[in-house]
Amino acid sequence: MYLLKKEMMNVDKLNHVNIPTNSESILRVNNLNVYAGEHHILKNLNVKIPKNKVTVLLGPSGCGKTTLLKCMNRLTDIYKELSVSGSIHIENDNILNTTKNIPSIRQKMGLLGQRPYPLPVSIYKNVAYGIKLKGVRDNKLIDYNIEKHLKEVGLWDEVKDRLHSSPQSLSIGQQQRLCLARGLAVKPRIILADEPTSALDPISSKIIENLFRDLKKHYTIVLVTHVLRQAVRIADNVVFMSNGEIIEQGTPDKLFKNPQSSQLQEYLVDGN
Ligand SMILES: Nc1ncnc2c1ncn2[C@@H]1O[C@H](COP(=O)(O)OP(=O)(O)OP(=O)(O)O)[C@@H](O)[C@H]1O
Repeated sequence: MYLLKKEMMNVDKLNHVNIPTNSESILRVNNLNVYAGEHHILKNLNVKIPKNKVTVLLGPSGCGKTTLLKCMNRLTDIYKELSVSGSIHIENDNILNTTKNIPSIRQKMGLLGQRPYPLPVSIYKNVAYGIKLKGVRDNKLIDYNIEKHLKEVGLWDEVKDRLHSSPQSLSIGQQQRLCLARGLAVKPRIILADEPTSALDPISSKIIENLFRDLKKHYTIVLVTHVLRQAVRIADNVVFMSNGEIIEQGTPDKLFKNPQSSQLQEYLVDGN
């Protein structure tokens, strides 16, 4: 028995979606290699991210989860010491192809970090920023979309009477949902979330998890987490990495109930 009994019951109870082998993938990573000098950080990764599902990247600290996420929206560009090769296709575009327009690639991916970074302007202007990035100028349309995206993240009722206040007046969990609303306003196809609940209390974390369950109807979610229980609760697809390699990938049922590799077996017992 690799997972705690309670967590195993969750895997059964949640009746995770079984991803058919021909399930449509929105993002395809092929032969991805990342080096920092001599250090081979990502070793020939091949991954398919299924559309409208939550894919969880799991693995011990330093195994390369964040680097993989950074490759997906070309944030690796800002680290001159990193060299990246291979391909990452979103639909038919290879996002590693340097002739592509980087801002438009990034707009397809909403990024949610470990801590919320609201802009130093009002709650209203934070979401308006995302909407204006899409070229919307009409004030009524901006108002409409602000309400829509704040409702999408379950924040509207909590902030509708203080839209022009600073986001600093919000709790960290609320700020994280505000940042998510700002990201959704850019109309991404994929949400890349790097341990988005690590700075949140358990209740705020559950709110984000529940949101992801709803949002996957319209978006594809790639989530890095260290919390095994969180992976059990929300993953439809799990990619387990160790030392820069993908060791196993598949449904939570397959990986958590019947891990094949010694690395995953150990990880499920130790949780790190
Ligand atoms: N810009 C960089 N320059 C040099 N080494 C880097 C760089 N970025 C990442 N690394 C190294 O690559 C490895 C993978 O790092 P990464 O942050 O992707 O791991 P991770 O699995 O996300 O870890 P954690 O779970 O602790 O956040 C680490 O050894 C890290 O030190």
